Amino acid sequence: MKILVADKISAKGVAYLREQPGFEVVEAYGSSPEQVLELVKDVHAIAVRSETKVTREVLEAAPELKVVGRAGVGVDNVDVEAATERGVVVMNTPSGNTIATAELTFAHILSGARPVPQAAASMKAGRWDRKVFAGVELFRKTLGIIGMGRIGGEVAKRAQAFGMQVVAYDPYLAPSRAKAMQVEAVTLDELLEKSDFITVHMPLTDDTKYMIDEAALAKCKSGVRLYNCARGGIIKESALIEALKSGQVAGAGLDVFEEEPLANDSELRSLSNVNLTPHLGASTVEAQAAVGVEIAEQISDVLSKGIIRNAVNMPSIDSAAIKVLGPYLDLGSKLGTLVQQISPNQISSLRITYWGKIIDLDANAVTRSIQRGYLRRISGDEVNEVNAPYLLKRLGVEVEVTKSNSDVDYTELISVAAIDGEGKSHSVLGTLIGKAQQPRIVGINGREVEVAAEGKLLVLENLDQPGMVGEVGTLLGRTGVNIADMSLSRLVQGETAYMVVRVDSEPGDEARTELKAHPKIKLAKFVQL
Ligand SMILES: NC(=O)C1=CN([C@@H]2O[C@H](COP(=O)(O)OP(=O)(O)OC[C@H]3O[C@@H](n4cnc5c(N)ncnc54)[C@H](O)[C@@H]3O)[C@@H](O)[C@H]2O)C=CC1
Ligand SMILES: O=C(O)CCC(=O)C(=O)O
Repeated sequence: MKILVADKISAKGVAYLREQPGFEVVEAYGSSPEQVLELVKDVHAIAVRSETKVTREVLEAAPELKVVGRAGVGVDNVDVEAATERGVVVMNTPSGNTIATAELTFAHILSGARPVPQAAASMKAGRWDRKVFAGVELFRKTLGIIGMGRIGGEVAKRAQAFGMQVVAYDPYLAPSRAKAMQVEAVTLDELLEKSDFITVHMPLTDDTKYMIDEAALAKCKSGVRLYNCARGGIIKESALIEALKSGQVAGAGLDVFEEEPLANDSELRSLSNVNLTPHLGASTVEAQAAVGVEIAEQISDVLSKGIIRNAVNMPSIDSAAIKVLGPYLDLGSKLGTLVQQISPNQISSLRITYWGKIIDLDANAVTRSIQRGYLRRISGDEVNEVNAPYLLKRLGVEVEVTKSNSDVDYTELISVAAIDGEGKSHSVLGTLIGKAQQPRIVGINGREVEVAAEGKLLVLENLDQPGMVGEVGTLLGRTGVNIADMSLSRLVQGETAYMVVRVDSEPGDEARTELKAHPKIKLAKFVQL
């Protein structure tokens, strides 16, 4: 078995791989994309940090490849979708560099409060400037943490030790975890308005990209200090540069950038009130030893024993079982994604009920698939069937599973209900239809509907009055959205009805605003399966 160590991981990790019988290890750091294409042609595993990009092209050039091991958290340098398509396991080491990154964040927070880097540079330049380098204290200031996962949680503890008030915005943070961490859970706007210092700790996803833009910065206190040791692009660099120049942001600390390496001529390099580090969050002796050894062990376990840990793209079931379970896993994942999109962000439990043949199969794998589907839009590429139960538990979400023998109208039926903090249930029902076992949604919030579980859906709850279908159709048509399929349902004539509309394209801002403002429409949710 040939393993390419494409980025520098710890010597202990490389040594571990070399010691395994039958393993041949090639170390090649700093290779160009063309060299990588050549190097991977006969390898079974690739170990990377963040420098080497494992693109679709690289994966296609590696017919023997079984596993890509990322010594770190973010797998944004790996084309996970392409790897999944090719059956390549992508795994990471989720917690080995948590402390290192939390500590670097704190180094940035302190350097933003007290201009140590600037004062040190001035001393080295032969000066003795005592007046220009005054700072501010952290004591009794408010730190806003956006993203209260592993790293956010460790940053909170350190801030509390400095006597800071900590407020947190994380739409998926359960009130119980906020309480245990002694942080005040607030909305994003409240956090922006209250905080003297703000730090972000979540993956870059469609939801988090440019979360801190011009509008968000305008809501902050004048003189706020901002930090990003998570992923470039969460804070919009062009907006930050303008705010640093105007003084709206007094100081910033960045470890990650929209483009890495940061361009030589980036304006960020010339601003005196921003401290930059070249993606050093995980660069401590301890973190690198931990993630290097962890990834080496994980790669070895996959190649020698078929044991998969911390995979971000593979269910931990064998290929024979996958064949039978495939349609159920697909249905489960879609129901999970759907229920998450029609429920409030904070829920206390997921109630899953199975009826029919699935009871005799491995419902556990389907449960994991539902959990993964639920987390898909929350945890991005890092969630899979293996880590989904753990991630949900960390969010404080209980999962209850019931297998029922009672009679139902379908051969197979799966119900997934998200229960919110007030005990209100938001539920979806799904089944498999025909020989091809196509996934189908047959119920939403207690209403019978009938729509293929795929693509883009508009879920509407409207007053049951004449002309509603026409109004919605006209509105969508006027804004260029074509309807592919539609299902209508109501319980009592004249009260409220459900409309599930499958559309060919995502409704734009105009259509969404009009639907939300429509006096006869109580709920309008666009969901993507
Ligand atoms: N600078 C560096 O060298 C390093 C950077 N990182 C990056 O730091 C980030 C955080 O890592 P961990 O704490 O380990 O991840 P985590 O998965 O433990 O925490 C992420 C948190 O973000 C929250 N979140 C998701 N969407 C959100 C949204 N729209 N708004 C607010 N919160 C949201 C999740 O609920 C979760 O609590 C990752 O992007 C990771 O890649 C991690 C290690 C080193
Ligand atoms: O390997 C590194 O130095 C980067 C670490 C990182 O960004 C991560 O683990 O997400």
